[in-house]
Amino acid sequence: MASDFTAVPVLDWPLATSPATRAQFLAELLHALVNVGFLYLSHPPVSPETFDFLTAYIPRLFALPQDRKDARRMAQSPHFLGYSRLGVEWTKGAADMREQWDFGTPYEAEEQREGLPDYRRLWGPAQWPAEDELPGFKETVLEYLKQVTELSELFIQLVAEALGLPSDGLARFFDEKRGVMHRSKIVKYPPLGEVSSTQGVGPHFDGGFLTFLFQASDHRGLQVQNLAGDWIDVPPIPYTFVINIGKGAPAVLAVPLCLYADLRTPAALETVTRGLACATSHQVLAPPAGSSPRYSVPFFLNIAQDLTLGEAMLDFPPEILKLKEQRGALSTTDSVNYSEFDRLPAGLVTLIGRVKSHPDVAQEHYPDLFKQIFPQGLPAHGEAY
Ligand SMILES: O=C(O)CCC(=O)C(=O)O
Ligand SMILES: [Fe+2]
Repeated sequence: MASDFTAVPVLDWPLATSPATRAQFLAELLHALVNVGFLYLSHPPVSPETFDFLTAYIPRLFALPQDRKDARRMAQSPHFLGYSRLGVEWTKGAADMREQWDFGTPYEAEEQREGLPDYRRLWGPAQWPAEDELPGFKETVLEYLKQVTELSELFIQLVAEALGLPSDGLARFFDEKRGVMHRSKIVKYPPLGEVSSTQGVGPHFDGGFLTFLFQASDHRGLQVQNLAGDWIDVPPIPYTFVINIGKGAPAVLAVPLCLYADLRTPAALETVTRGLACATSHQVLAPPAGSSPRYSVPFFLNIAQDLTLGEAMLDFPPEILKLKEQRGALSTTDSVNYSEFDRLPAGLVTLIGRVKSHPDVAQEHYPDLFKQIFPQGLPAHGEAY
């Protein structure tokens, strides 16, 4: 087995854009994809001003009066977009000690048409604070999302090349005609003392294809799990992204597969690379007592909602596949389980993950799916993931 990682590697974006150093960047990227599942990207093509503008808004966003925040609460959005109070999101049966706003790249909701699967309602417009509550905020976030989306388009070409594919080898996952919306959120982790547990967010894999995380304050707390199962710190480095590989959202056996037999099958980066690129379990610890809150802004790059496994699975040159053998099997972790992922449509897998994380939203907008997943009703504790 290749030696296990003890730190997350830092890749410098300018190396990718200069012909003289591109091969070096691709080699470093290949190592990070196969052996770590996480990397920092320094000097990314998102301007420091854009990061600074966004950072300055974040405490103001959470400082809005509670009734103004609740007026945009996620529970009223079939798209699972909007504001969530501390403790309403769950990971592995315990409440996460974070307050958050979920936003997304612009997307118009399609009208519910007879016979369309539920997951087609998953994507739609975000709920923004009113302009007079936080002037300029929406424009700043949309500009940020636009720049990260553009970066992601360039980055997936590099991922393809690093894995020995043509640079457009992953483009099929992002076919606009099949509906693609990326999701992002702004997160606040209050310190211990203000919250009762250290679980900022419990151990999990990300859904989607890739995550681009901006750590918007200088707090430690993010940790990733190496192959031996040790938790490795990922401290903030200013003006960098932490990029990690998505496995796909969690699936549950409670959903009868026959219901979805005529639908297509999903793909996320670990799945479609047959485990060559590894998704890595990670968690966030609450800041220590007496500290200020930690802030972060993950951006989840999603794939089109309906893709067949047949068109999604990728083939690689033998010299690349050899790296997977050298790495060895991925560790089994006690993170949320994704093993059913490749049997269901990507949109449905995402929807199930959302239902489990936000059962209150699901009860309101997806009552049938809610009943299948939570036959006993809203979980008091310990039932959601
Ligand atoms: O806040 C962070 O640093 C990471 C959050 C995260 O892993 C997630 O929301 O999926
Ligand atoms: Fe995550």
